Amino acid sequence: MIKVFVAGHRGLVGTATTQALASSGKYEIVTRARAELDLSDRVATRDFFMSARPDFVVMSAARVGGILANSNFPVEFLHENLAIQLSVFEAAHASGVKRMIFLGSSCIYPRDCAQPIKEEYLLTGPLEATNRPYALAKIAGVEACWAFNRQHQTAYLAVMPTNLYGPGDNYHPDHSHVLPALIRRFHEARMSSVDAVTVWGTGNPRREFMYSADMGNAIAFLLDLPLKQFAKLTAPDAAPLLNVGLGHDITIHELAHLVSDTVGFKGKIIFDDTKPDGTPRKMLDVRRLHNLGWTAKTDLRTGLHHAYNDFLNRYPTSPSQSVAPQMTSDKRAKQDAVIGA
Ligand SMILES: NC(=O)C1=CN([C@@H]2O[C@H](COP(=O)(O)OP(=O)(O)OC[C@H]3O[C@@H](n4cnc5c(N)ncnc54)[C@H](OP(=O)(O)O)[C@@H]3O)[C@@H](O)[C@H]2O)C=CC1
Ligand SMILES: C[C@H]1O[C@H](OP(=O)(O)OP(=O)(O)OC[C@H]2O[C@@H](n3cnc4c(=O)[nH]c(N)nc43)[C@H](O)[C@@H]2O)[C@@H](O)[C@@H](O)C1=O
Repeated sequence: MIKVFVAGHRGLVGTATTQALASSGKYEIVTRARAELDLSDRVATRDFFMSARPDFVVMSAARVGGILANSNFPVEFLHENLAIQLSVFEAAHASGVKRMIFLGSSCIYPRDCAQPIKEEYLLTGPLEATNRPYALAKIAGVEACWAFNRQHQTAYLAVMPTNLYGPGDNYHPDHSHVLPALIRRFHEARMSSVDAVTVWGTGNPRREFMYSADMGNAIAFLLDLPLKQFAKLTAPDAAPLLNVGLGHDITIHELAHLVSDTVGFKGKIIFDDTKPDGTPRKMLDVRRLHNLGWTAKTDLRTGLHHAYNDFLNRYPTSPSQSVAPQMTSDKRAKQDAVIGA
Protein backbone atom coordinates (compact mmCIF):
# COMPACT_ATOMS: atom_id res chain seq x y z
CA MET A 1 0.00 0.00 0.00
CA ILE A 2 1.13 3.52 -0.74
CA LYS A 3 1.04 5.75 2.34
CA VAL A 4 -0.53 9.15 1.59
CA PHE A 5 -0.89 12.08 3.96
CA VAL A 6 -3.92 14.22 3.14
CA ALA A 7 -3.26 17.57 4.85
CA GLY A 8 -6.55 19.36 5.58
CA HIS A 9 -8.60 16.13 5.26
CA ARG A 10 -11.64 17.66 7.04
CA GLY A 11 -11.97 20.49 4.54
CA LEU A 12 -13.97 20.67 1.30
CA VAL A 13 -11.16 19.34 -0.90
CA GLY A 14 -9.57 17.10 1.73
CA THR A 15 -12.87 15.27 2.35
CA ALA A 16 -13.44 14.65 -1.36
CA THR A 17 -9.81 13.60 -1.90
CA THR A 18 -9.84 11.18 1.01
CA GLN A 19 -13.01 9.59 -0.39
CA ALA A 20 -11.55 9.30 -3.89
CA LEU A 21 -8.28 7.80 -2.62
CA ALA A 22 -10.06 5.39 -0.26
CA SER A 23 -12.28 4.08 -3.07
CA SER A 24 -9.24 3.06 -5.12
CA GLY A 25 -8.11 0.64 -2.39
CA LYS A 26 -4.44 1.39 -3.15
CA TYR A 27 -3.68 3.77 -0.33
CA GLU A 28 -3.09 3.82 3.36
CA ILE A 29 -4.45 7.27 4.19
CA VAL A 30 -2.88 9.22 7.05
CA THR A 31 -4.65 12.29 8.44
CA ARG A 32 -4.22 14.82 11.22
CA ALA A 33 -6.79 17.44 12.21
CA ARG A 34 -5.42 20.89 12.94
CA ALA A 35 -6.13 20.33 16.65
CA GLU A 36 -3.73 17.36 16.57
CA LEU A 37 -1.06 18.90 14.34
CA ASP A 38 -0.76 22.59 13.52
CA LEU A 39 1.02 22.51 10.18
CA SER A 40 2.33 26.03 10.70
CA ASP A 41 4.46 24.59 13.55
CA ARG A 42 7.68 23.65 11.74
CA VAL A 43 9.08 21.42 14.47
CA ALA A 44 5.86 19.49 15.07
CA THR A 45 5.32 19.09 11.32
CA ARG A 46 8.85 17.79 10.78
CA ASP A 47 8.50 15.35 13.70
CA PHE A 48 5.23 14.07 12.27
CA PHE A 49 6.66 13.55 8.76
CA MET A 50 9.80 11.85 10.08
CA SER A 51 7.77 9.37 12.07
CA ALA A 52 4.80 8.83 9.68
CA ARG A 53 7.02 8.72 6.53
CA PRO A 54 4.28 9.23 3.93
CA ASP A 55 5.11 8.29 0.31
CA PHE A 56 2.71 10.85 -1.13
CA VAL A 57 1.24 14.12 0.19
CA VAL A 58 -1.89 16.01 -0.82
CA MET A 59 -1.37 19.53 0.49
CA SER A 60 -4.95 20.76 0.89
CA ALA A 61 -4.51 22.50 4.27
CA ALA A 62 -4.79 26.26 3.99
CA ARG A 63 -6.52 29.41 5.23
CA VAL A 64 -9.38 29.65 2.71
CA GLY A 65 -12.28 32.05 2.28
CA GLY A 66 -14.36 34.15 -0.06
CA ILE A 67 -13.83 37.67 -1.34
CA LEU A 68 -14.79 39.42 1.93
CA ALA A 69 -12.73 37.15 4.20
CA ASN A 70 -9.74 37.74 1.91
CA SER A 71 -10.30 41.52 2.00
CA ASN A 72 -10.81 41.70 5.77
CA PHE A 73 -8.02 39.35 6.88
CA PRO A 74 -5.10 39.88 4.47
CA VAL A 75 -2.52 39.22 7.20
CA GLU A 76 -3.94 35.79 8.09
CA PHE A 77 -4.34 34.80 4.44
CA LEU A 78 -0.71 35.68 3.73
CA HIS A 79 0.98 34.52 6.92
CA GLU A 80 -0.90 31.32 7.68
CA ASN A 81 -0.61 30.03 4.14
CA LEU A 82 3.09 30.86 3.90
CA ALA A 83 3.74 29.29 7.32
CA ILE A 84 1.88 26.04 6.53
CA GLN A 85 3.61 25.77 3.16
CA LEU A 86 7.10 26.36 4.61
CA SER A 87 6.66 23.62 7.21
CA VAL A 88 5.13 21.09 4.88
CA PHE A 89 7.60 21.53 2.00
CA GLU A 90 10.60 21.31 4.32
CA ALA A 91 9.25 18.27 6.15
CA ALA A 92 8.21 16.51 2.93
CA HIS A 93 11.69 16.95 1.51
CA ALA A 94 13.44 15.92 4.76
CA SER A 95 11.36 12.74 5.04
CA GLY A 96 11.71 11.74 1.38
CA VAL A 97 8.14 12.20 0.12
CA LYS A 98 7.98 10.79 -3.41
CA ARG A 99 5.06 12.78 -4.82
CA MET A 100 3.25 15.85 -3.57
CA ILE A 101 0.21 17.65 -4.96
CA PHE A 102 0.03 21.23 -3.71
CA LEU A 103 -3.32 23.01 -4.04
CA GLY A 104 -3.06 26.55 -5.38
CA SER A 105 -5.95 28.51 -6.83
CA SER A 106 -7.04 30.11 -10.10
CA CYS A 107 -6.66 33.51 -8.38
CA ILE A 108 -2.86 33.30 -8.79
CA TYR A 109 -3.25 34.47 -12.38
CA PRO A 110 -3.26 38.17 -13.34
CA ARG A 111 -6.53 40.01 -12.75
CA ASP A 112 -7.03 40.96 -16.38
CA CYS A 113 -5.70 37.80 -17.94
CA ALA A 114 -6.47 36.62 -21.48
CA GLN A 115 -9.19 33.92 -21.38
CA PRO A 116 -9.15 30.98 -21.14
CA ILE A 117 -6.18 31.17 -18.77
CA LYS A 118 -3.22 29.03 -19.74
CA GLU A 119 -0.68 27.87 -17.16
CA GLU A 120 2.04 29.98 -18.80
CA TYR A 121 0.15 33.22 -18.04
CA LEU A 122 1.37 33.08 -14.42
CA LEU A 123 3.16 36.32 -13.41
CA THR A 124 2.38 38.12 -16.65
CA GLY A 125 0.38 40.96 -15.02
CA PRO A 126 -0.87 42.56 -11.77
CA LEU A 127 -3.04 40.54 -9.37
CA GLU A 128 -6.60 41.27 -8.19
CA ALA A 129 -6.40 43.44 -5.05
CA THR A 130 -9.12 41.66 -3.01
CA ASN A 131 -7.09 38.44 -2.75
CA ARG A 132 -3.51 39.49 -3.52
CA PRO A 133 -2.02 38.28 -0.17
CA TYR A 134 -3.60 34.82 -0.59
CA ALA A 135 -2.58 34.68 -4.26
CA LEU A 136 1.01 35.65 -3.43
CA ALA A 137 1.22 32.93 -0.78
CA LYS A 138 -0.05 30.43 -3.35
CA ILE A 139 2.44 31.70 -5.96
CA ALA A 140 5.18 31.12 -3.36
CA GLY A 141 3.85 27.55 -3.10
CA VAL A 142 4.15 27.06 -6.87
CA GLU A 143 7.67 28.45 -6.73
CA ALA A 144 8.50 26.12 -3.81
CA CYS A 145 7.38 23.10 -5.86
CA TRP A 146 9.54 24.23 -8.73
CA ALA A 147 12.56 25.10 -6.56
CA PHE A 148 12.53 21.74 -4.75
CA ASN A 149 12.11 19.91 -8.06
CA ARG A 150 15.07 21.79 -9.56
CA GLN A 151 17.39 21.61 -6.59
CA HIS A 152 16.45 18.27 -5.04
CA GLN A 153 14.89 16.35 -7.95
CA THR A 154 11.58 15.99 -6.08
CA ALA A 155 8.20 15.45 -7.78
CA TYR A 156 5.98 18.22 -6.40
CA LEU A 157 3.05 19.26 -8.59
CA ALA A 158 1.03 22.46 -8.09
CA VAL A 159 -2.58 22.19 -9.23
CA MET A 160 -4.65 25.33 -9.74
CA PRO A 161 -8.32 24.57 -9.09
CA THR A 162 -11.10 26.82 -10.20
CA ASN A 163 -13.84 27.87 -7.68
CA LEU A 164 -15.03 24.74 -5.85
CA TYR A 165 -18.20 23.82 -3.98
CA GLY A 166 -19.79 20.70 -2.50
CA PRO A 167 -20.59 18.72 0.64
CA GLY A 168 -19.03 20.10 3.81
CA ASP A 169 -18.55 23.59 2.37
CA ASN A 170 -18.26 26.67 4.56
CA TYR A 171 -21.69 28.38 4.78
CA HIS A 172 -20.62 31.40 6.77
CA PRO A 173 -22.81 34.38 5.67
CA ASP A 174 -19.89 36.77 5.15
CA HIS A 175 -16.71 34.74 4.91
CA SER A 176 -17.68 31.86 2.62
CA HIS A 177 -17.42 31.67 -1.17
CA VAL A 178 -20.32 32.82 -3.31
CA LEU A 179 -22.03 29.49 -4.01
CA PRO A 180 -22.45 28.26 -0.42
CA ALA A 181 -23.25 31.85 0.65
CA LEU A 182 -26.11 31.99 -1.84
CA ILE A 183 -27.42 28.53 -0.91
CA ARG A 184 -27.70 29.71 2.67
CA ARG A 185 -29.10 33.17 1.87
CA PHE A 186 -31.79 31.92 -0.55
CA HIS A 187 -32.69 29.06 1.80
CA GLU A 188 -33.07 31.36 4.79
CA ALA A 189 -35.14 33.81 2.70
CA ARG A 190 -37.47 31.03 1.58
CA MET A 191 -37.83 29.65 5.11
CA SER A 192 -38.68 33.09 6.53
CA SER A 193 -40.85 34.14 3.55
CA VAL A 194 -38.63 37.14 2.78
CA ASP A 195 -39.50 38.54 -0.67
CA ALA A 196 -36.04 39.74 -1.82
CA VAL A 197 -32.48 38.46 -1.61
CA THR A 198 -29.39 40.62 -2.01
CA VAL A 199 -26.43 39.33 -3.99
CA TRP A 200 -23.09 41.15 -3.79
CA GLY A 201 -21.64 43.12 -6.66
CA THR A 202 -22.99 43.82 -10.13
CA GLY A 203 -23.67 40.18 -11.02
CA ASN A 204 -21.41 40.60 -14.07
CA PRO A 205 -18.27 38.72 -12.95
CA ARG A 206 -17.93 35.28 -14.44
CA ARG A 207 -16.85 32.22 -12.45
CA GLU A 208 -16.26 28.57 -13.20
CA PHE A 209 -17.67 26.23 -10.51
CA MET A 210 -16.39 22.69 -10.04
CA TYR A 211 -17.93 20.09 -7.75
CA SER A 212 -15.58 18.98 -4.96
CA ALA A 213 -15.91 15.25 -5.73
CA ASP A 214 -14.55 15.99 -9.22
CA MET A 215 -11.62 17.81 -7.60
CA GLY A 216 -10.98 14.80 -5.34
CA ASN A 217 -11.10 12.48 -8.36
CA ALA A 218 -8.69 14.71 -10.30
CA ILE A 219 -6.19 14.53 -7.42
CA ALA A 220 -6.55 10.74 -7.18
CA PHE A 221 -6.12 10.50 -10.98
CA LEU A 222 -2.94 12.60 -10.89
CA LEU A 223 -1.40 10.71 -7.95
CA ASP A 224 -2.08 7.49 -9.82
CA LEU A 225 -0.28 8.54 -13.01
CA PRO A 226 2.59 6.30 -14.10
CA LEU A 227 5.97 7.40 -12.76
CA LYS A 228 7.20 8.68 -16.13
CA GLN A 229 4.11 10.84 -16.71
CA PHE A 230 4.21 12.34 -13.20
CA ALA A 231 7.94 12.99 -13.60
CA LYS A 232 7.24 14.81 -16.88
CA LEU A 233 4.74 17.12 -15.13
CA THR A 234 7.29 17.93 -12.44
CA ALA A 235 10.39 18.11 -14.67
CA PRO A 236 12.62 21.05 -13.67
CA ASP A 237 12.51 22.83 -17.04
CA ALA A 238 9.05 24.45 -16.54
CA ALA A 239 6.83 25.52 -13.63
CA PRO A 240 5.07 22.35 -12.37
CA LEU A 241 1.67 23.90 -12.81
CA LEU A 242 -1.62 22.29 -13.87
CA ASN A 243 -5.05 23.92 -14.15
CA VAL A 244 -8.02 21.94 -12.84
CA GLY A 245 -11.42 23.14 -13.96
CA LEU A 246 -14.21 22.72 -16.46
CA GLY A 247 -13.28 25.22 -19.16
CA HIS A 248 -16.66 26.99 -19.05
CA ASP A 249 -18.13 29.60 -16.74
CA ILE A 250 -21.30 31.56 -15.90
CA THR A 251 -22.05 35.04 -14.55
CA ILE A 252 -22.85 35.59 -10.87
CA HIS A 253 -26.25 36.81 -12.10
CA GLU A 254 -26.86 33.40 -13.74
CA LEU A 255 -25.57 31.59 -10.66
CA ALA A 256 -27.94 33.54 -8.40
CA HIS A 257 -30.92 32.47 -10.54
CA LEU A 258 -29.74 28.86 -10.59
CA VAL A 259 -29.38 28.76 -6.79
CA SER A 260 -32.72 30.49 -6.35
CA ASP A 261 -34.41 27.81 -8.57
CA THR A 262 -32.64 24.97 -6.77
CA VAL A 263 -33.70 26.24 -3.38
CA GLY A 264 -37.25 27.10 -4.52
CA PHE A 265 -37.08 30.82 -3.68
CA LYS A 266 -39.78 32.79 -5.54
CA GLY A 267 -38.94 36.39 -4.64
CA LYS A 268 -36.79 39.14 -6.18
CA ILE A 269 -33.01 39.14 -6.57
CA ILE A 270 -31.24 42.46 -5.90
CA PHE A 271 -27.61 43.17 -6.82
CA ASP A 272 -25.68 45.37 -4.38
CA ASP A 273 -23.02 47.10 -6.47
CA THR A 274 -21.47 48.72 -3.38
CA LYS A 275 -19.92 45.28 -2.71
CA PRO A 276 -16.75 44.26 -4.61
CA ASP A 277 -16.90 42.24 -7.84
CA GLY A 278 -13.33 40.99 -7.60
CA THR A 279 -11.74 39.50 -10.70
CA PRO A 280 -13.98 40.03 -13.74
CA ARG A 281 -13.30 36.57 -15.15
CA LYS A 282 -10.97 33.64 -14.47
CA MET A 283 -11.86 30.76 -16.76
CA LEU A 284 -9.16 28.13 -16.90
CA ASP A 285 -7.69 26.56 -20.00
CA VAL A 286 -7.84 22.87 -19.07
CA ARG A 287 -6.39 21.37 -22.24
CA ARG A 288 -3.27 20.12 -20.47
CA LEU A 289 -5.42 18.18 -17.97
CA HIS A 290 -7.74 16.86 -20.70
CA ASN A 291 -4.72 15.67 -22.65
CA LEU A 292 -3.65 13.63 -19.63
CA GLY A 293 -7.04 11.90 -19.85
CA TRP A 294 -9.11 13.54 -17.10
CA THR A 295 -12.35 15.52 -17.46
CA ALA A 296 -14.80 16.73 -14.79
CA LYS A 297 -18.10 14.82 -14.73
CA THR A 298 -20.56 16.83 -12.65
CA ASP A 299 -22.60 19.59 -14.29
CA LEU A 300 -23.45 22.61 -12.18
CA ARG A 301 -27.17 21.92 -11.84
CA THR A 302 -26.55 18.37 -10.56
CA GLY A 303 -23.72 19.46 -8.25
CA LEU A 304 -25.86 22.26 -6.87
CA HIS A 305 -28.64 19.79 -6.00
CA HIS A 306 -26.14 17.58 -4.15
CA ALA A 307 -24.70 20.62 -2.35
CA TYR A 308 -28.13 21.87 -1.33
CA ASN A 309 -29.11 18.40 -0.03
CA ASP A 310 -25.89 18.34 1.97
CA PHE A 311 -26.72 21.76 3.39
CA LEU A 312 -30.22 20.57 4.38
CA ASN A 313 -28.81 17.44 6.01
CA ARG A 314 -26.26 19.36 8.01
CA TYR A 315 -28.30 22.31 9.14
CA PRO A 316 -31.73 22.69 10.72
CA THR A 317 -34.36 23.96 8.30
CA SER A 318 -36.82 25.55 10.65
CA PRO A 319 -37.09 29.34 10.13
CA SER A 320 -36.91 29.82 13.88
CA GLN A 321 -33.44 28.33 13.93
CA SER A 322 -30.75 30.43 12.33
CA VAL A 323 -28.13 28.74 10.15
CA ALA A 324 -25.36 29.98 12.35
CA PRO A 325 -21.95 28.92 13.59
CA GLN A 326 -23.30 26.77 16.40
CA MET A 327 -24.52 24.35 13.75
CA THR A 328 -21.23 24.17 12.01
CA SER A 329 -18.53 21.61 12.72
CA ASP A 330 -15.99 22.27 15.44
CA LYS A 331 -13.66 23.38 12.69
CA ARG A 332 -16.08 25.98 11.38
CA ALA A 333 -16.93 27.22 14.86
CA LYS A 334 -13.22 27.59 15.53
CA GLN A 335 -12.65 29.29 12.20
CA ASP A 336 -15.55 31.65 12.87
CA ALA A 337 -14.08 32.49 16.26
CA VAL A 338 -10.68 33.20 14.71
CA ILE A 339 -12.09 35.46 12.04
CA GLY A 340 -14.33 37.29 14.44
CA ALA A 341 -17.69 35.97 13.25
N1 LIG B 1 -12.75 26.13 -1.92
C1 LIG B 1 -12.41 26.61 -3.10
O1 LIG B 1 -13.25 27.17 -3.83
C2 LIG B 1 -10.99 26.53 -3.56
C3 LIG B 1 -9.98 25.98 -2.78
N2 LIG B 1 -8.69 25.95 -3.27
C4 LIG B 1 -7.58 25.41 -2.46
O2 LIG B 1 -7.85 24.08 -2.09
C5 LIG B 1 -7.31 23.80 -0.80
C6 LIG B 1 -8.39 23.27 0.11
O3 LIG B 1 -9.42 24.24 0.23
P1 LIG B 1 -10.80 23.90 0.97
O4 LIG B 1 -10.91 22.44 1.15
O5 LIG B 1 -11.85 24.65 0.28
O6 LIG B 1 -10.56 24.59 2.39
P2 LIG B 1 -11.26 24.29 3.78
O7 LIG B 1 -11.27 25.57 4.54
O8 LIG B 1 -12.54 23.58 3.59
O9 LIG B 1 -10.25 23.27 4.49
C7 LIG B 1 -8.96 23.67 4.82
C8 LIG B 1 -8.38 22.63 5.76
O10 LIG B 1 -7.09 23.09 6.14
C9 LIG B 1 -6.87 22.73 7.48
N3 LIG B 1 -5.96 23.68 8.09
C10 LIG B 1 -5.99 25.04 8.03
N4 LIG B 1 -4.98 25.57 8.74
C11 LIG B 1 -4.28 24.52 9.26
C12 LIG B 1 -3.14 24.41 10.08
N5 LIG B 1 -2.48 25.49 10.54
N6 LIG B 1 -2.72 23.17 10.42
C13 LIG B 1 -3.37 22.07 10.00
N7 LIG B 1 -4.45 22.10 9.20
C14 LIG B 1 -4.91 23.32 8.85
C15 LIG B 1 -8.22 22.76 8.17
O11 LIG B 1 -8.14 21.77 9.17
P3 LIG B 1 -9.22 21.51 10.34
O12 LIG B 1 -10.48 21.12 9.66
O13 LIG B 1 -8.67 20.38 11.13
O14 LIG B 1 -9.33 22.82 11.09
C16 LIG B 1 -9.17 22.41 7.03
O15 LIG B 1 -9.53 21.06 7.08
C17 LIG B 1 -6.69 25.11 -0.31
O16 LIG B 1 -5.32 25.10 -0.59
C18 LIG B 1 -7.38 26.15 -1.15
O17 LIG B 1 -6.58 27.28 -1.32
C19 LIG B 1 -8.39 26.40 -4.52
C20 LIG B 1 -9.35 26.94 -5.32
C21 LIG B 1 -10.72 27.04 -4.93
C1 LIG C 1 -11.78 30.46 -4.95
C2 LIG C 1 -11.47 31.91 -4.90
O1 LIG C 1 -12.40 32.57 -4.07
C3 LIG C 1 -12.22 33.98 -3.85
O2 LIG C 1 -12.31 34.72 -5.00
P1 LIG C 1 -13.69 34.94 -5.75
O3 LIG C 1 -13.79 34.02 -6.92
O4 LIG C 1 -13.84 36.38 -6.03
O5 LIG C 1 -14.70 34.38 -4.68
P2 LIG C 1 -16.13 34.53 -4.08
O6 LIG C 1 -16.73 33.20 -4.21
O7 LIG C 1 -16.06 35.09 -2.71
O8 LIG C 1 -16.90 35.62 -4.97
C4 LIG C 1 -17.20 35.42 -6.31
C5 LIG C 1 -18.09 36.51 -6.84
O9 LIG C 1 -19.37 36.36 -6.27
C6 LIG C 1 -19.84 37.62 -5.77
N1 LIG C 1 -20.82 37.38 -4.68
C7 LIG C 1 -22.13 37.70 -4.76
N2 LIG C 1 -22.74 37.42 -3.59
C8 LIG C 1 -21.78 36.90 -2.78
C9 LIG C 1 -21.83 36.43 -1.44
O10 LIG C 1 -22.84 36.41 -0.77
N3 LIG C 1 -20.65 35.93 -0.94
C10 LIG C 1 -19.49 35.91 -1.67
N4 LIG C 1 -18.38 35.40 -1.11
N5 LIG C 1 -19.43 36.40 -2.94
C11 LIG C 1 -20.57 36.88 -3.49
C12 LIG C 1 -18.58 38.31 -5.35
O11 LIG C 1 -18.79 39.70 -5.22
C13 LIG C 1 -17.64 37.93 -6.50
O12 LIG C 1 -17.89 38.76 -7.61
C14 LIG C 1 -10.93 34.22 -3.21
O13 LIG C 1 -10.90 33.68 -1.96
C15 LIG C 1 -9.83 33.65 -4.05
O14 LIG C 1 -8.68 33.81 -3.38
C16 LIG C 1 -10.08 32.22 -4.46
O15 LIG C 1 -9.20 31.39 -4.56
